[in-house]
Amino acid sequence: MTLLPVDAIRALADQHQKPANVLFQYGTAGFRTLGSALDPVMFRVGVLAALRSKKLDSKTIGVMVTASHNPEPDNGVKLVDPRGEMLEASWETHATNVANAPTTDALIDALETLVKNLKIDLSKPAKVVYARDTRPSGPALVASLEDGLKALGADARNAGVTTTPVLHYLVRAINTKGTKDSYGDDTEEGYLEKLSSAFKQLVAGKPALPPLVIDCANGVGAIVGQKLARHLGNSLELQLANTAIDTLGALNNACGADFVKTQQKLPPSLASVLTPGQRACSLDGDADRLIYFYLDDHGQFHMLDGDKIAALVAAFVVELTKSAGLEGKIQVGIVQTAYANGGSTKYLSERLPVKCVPTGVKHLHHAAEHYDIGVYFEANGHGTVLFSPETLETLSTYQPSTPAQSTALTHLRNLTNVINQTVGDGLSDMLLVEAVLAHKSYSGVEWNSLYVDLPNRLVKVVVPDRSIFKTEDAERRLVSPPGLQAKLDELVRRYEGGRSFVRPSGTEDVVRVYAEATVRSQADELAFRVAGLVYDEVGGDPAKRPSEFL
Ligand SMILES: CC(=O)N[C@H]1[C@@H](OP(=O)(O)O)O[C@H](CO)[C@@H](O)[C@@H]1O
Ligand SMILES: [Mg+2]
Repeated sequence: MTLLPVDAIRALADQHQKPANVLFQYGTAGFRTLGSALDPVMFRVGVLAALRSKKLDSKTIGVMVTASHNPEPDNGVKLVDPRGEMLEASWETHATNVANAPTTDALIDALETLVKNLKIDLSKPAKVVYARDTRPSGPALVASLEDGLKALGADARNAGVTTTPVLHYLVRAINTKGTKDSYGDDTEEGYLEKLSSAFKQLVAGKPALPPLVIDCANGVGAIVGQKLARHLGNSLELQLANTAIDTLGALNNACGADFVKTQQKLPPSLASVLTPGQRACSLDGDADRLIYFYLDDHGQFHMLDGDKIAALVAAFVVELTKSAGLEGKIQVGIVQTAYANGGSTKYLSERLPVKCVPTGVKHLHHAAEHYDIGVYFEANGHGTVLFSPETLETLSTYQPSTPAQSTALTHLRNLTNVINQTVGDGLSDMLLVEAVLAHKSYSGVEWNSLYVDLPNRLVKVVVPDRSIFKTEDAERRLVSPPGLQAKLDELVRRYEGGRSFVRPSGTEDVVRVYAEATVRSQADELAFRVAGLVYDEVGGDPAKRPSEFL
């Protein structure tokens, strides 16, 4: 029986000791905190990734080092499962336990317990692929990760600096290499080639779209976006903006998808770049989110968020399945969270099955797998489209009976390749949107008019202990603290088109309040009233009460 290489682990773990008094948690986005605090976590994640690979018969596991849209000094790390999906939930707990072992001895104990409980066969080789975004703390953190991989003798591949979706793609491509389910060539080039050639076929014969401005958030999207631009040639002209990856402090600063979505305004850096009517979009710091926008003739800003992307894409997919003669054989469904704009939920549920799930991509992804074609997007622009294995089989074997059916079928097949089905992917989603716009001859204006967004407001509330907030009904109602939901209901009732919910954030030490209403001023007022109610109910310090809370 092969044993854990305890001496190797001990020697290396001693170089990455965990400070007392810090607690790490593997949350919705993996481990995420200040980059300077992550060294011991990275080492332990390296060890865990190797163990997970051994547990899964030497399938390749992915590790991504990024803190996405968060400020530049933050960093984070998450594990990617063999099909390119998020880490299985039960391992989130194992990861948290291992990360918090206080000493090297405790760490070794925790690892031995894990190996024993999960019956991990240590004689199996471990295979891991890893990558990082452009954060300055990345190289040192990757070195700590490599020590963890080395401690277990893992066969490790460094995919360098690339986007989160590329890393997810690589994991799936490596694990399906040479099989009938091959996901593509297992390189970044393979990814770019797969996406761009599907896109070119989708838009062949359509009038060329005007150039698209991409706000790269001064992050890794700038690097991969530039390579994608070369692959696209003149099928789509990309005008990359916010590409200052080497400028300290620039990442996600007053730009990027999260800025645009939360501030509901244009990144100031684009004011001189964008012409009225021109389409533009923002990626986030690791390029897995996408938000579109444009300025109208009056210079007024209009945002097309994840909900608008879902509406555009779902309608197109439904249209193609009908044209292909597959209506009734393939069911298209939508997955949203409570943050989806009420306008979008109304519009979509009048046309398609819509399911609401708790926040976090893994919930959306799993729910979307239950449809033949599942379209899922968080309002913040993170999402994708999933085709079930049966649907992929139908698309590859179906015999169309007319030329029109045949054309629609070819488009559907190309969609399965332009879409990164492992995870939300800003660049892949951008190509998807552009393909639909080309087919429909839509500008941002027509797309935006599919439905009207209800004015809404998101507010953060700092509370002494956010763990007392418990929810039900896909986070739309509070069950704890007791009595608070009834007070909330009472407030909401006074606002026309009012809707509001309160939930603890899974990534920040705050409680989030969302509110919408028919009129902007009412949405704001409702949000700040609910925020004030929450603050006071749980004993927030009156001296520190934010002045905008009502
Ligand atoms: C309102 C909002 O945008 N919440 C985000 C945010 O989660 P919170 O649990 O709300 O902190 O980060 C998650 C990870 O990126 C993302 O999945 C989610 O949509
Ligand atoms: Mg991201």
